[in-house]
Amino acid sequence: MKLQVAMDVLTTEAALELAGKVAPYVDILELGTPLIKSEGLRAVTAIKDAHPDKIVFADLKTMDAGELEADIAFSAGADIVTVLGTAGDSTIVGAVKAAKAHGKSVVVDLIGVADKVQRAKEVTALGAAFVEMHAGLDEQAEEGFTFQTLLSDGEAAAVPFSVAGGVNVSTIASVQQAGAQVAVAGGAIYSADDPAASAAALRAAIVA
Ligand SMILES: O=C(CO)[C@H](O)[C@H](O)COP(=O)(O)O
Repeated sequence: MKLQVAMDVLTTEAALELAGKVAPYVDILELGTPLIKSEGLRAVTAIKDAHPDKIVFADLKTMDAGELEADIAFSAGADIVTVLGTAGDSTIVGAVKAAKAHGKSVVVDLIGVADKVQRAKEVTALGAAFVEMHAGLDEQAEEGFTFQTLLSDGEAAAVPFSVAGGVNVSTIASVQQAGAQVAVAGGAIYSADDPAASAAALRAAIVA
C-alpha cells in the first residue's frame, strides 16, 4: 500500500517545506484543493520540480470541464488529478481523455456520493485509475460519522481504491487490511509537531 500526504497548507512555500520534510516517507505528494485555489497550478510545478521522483497529485476536485482542467494540471506537472464522482460521466470521460494524452491518471473522489459502491464501479469502467473513498473535513466533523464505512465501501466496490479522511497512525492498519491501494493522510502529518516523525510512523505501520 502506498502512502499519500495531503498537503492542506495555503502557500507554495509551506508546501515545499512540508514536502521537504516528509518526502522520504511517502510515495505521493498531494497538493490539497485549498492550496491549488490559493496558489494556482504554479504550486504543482514547484512541487514536481523539487520532487521529480515522487508522484504528484493535484486535488482539483473537478466538477465540469474535465478535459480542460485535467490537461492544464498535467501540463503543469501533475501525475494524478481528481474529478468528483458527483460530476457527470462526460466530465470524467473528458479528464480520462486528457490523462491518456499525457500518459497520466485520473482518480475519482467519491466525497458526497450517497452510493459510493455503485459509483465506484461506474467510474472505474469509465477509466478512473482508482477511486477515493473520502470523507471530507466537514463530514468528519458531523455527528454519526464513522471511518469504518469508507473501508467497507472500498471492500464492497471491489475496484482499486484509496481512503482519505481520518487516516492516522491508529487507523492506517485497518485501511491496509481493507485492501486499499493508497492511504491518504493530511492532518495527521501536517498538523503534527514533527511532520517527518508522523510520516515515518505511518510508513512504519504499513506492512510491506
Ligand atoms: O481532501 C481533503 C478535504 O477535502 C483532505 O485533504 C483529506 O480529507 C485529508 O483528510 P485528513 O486531514 O483527515 O487526513
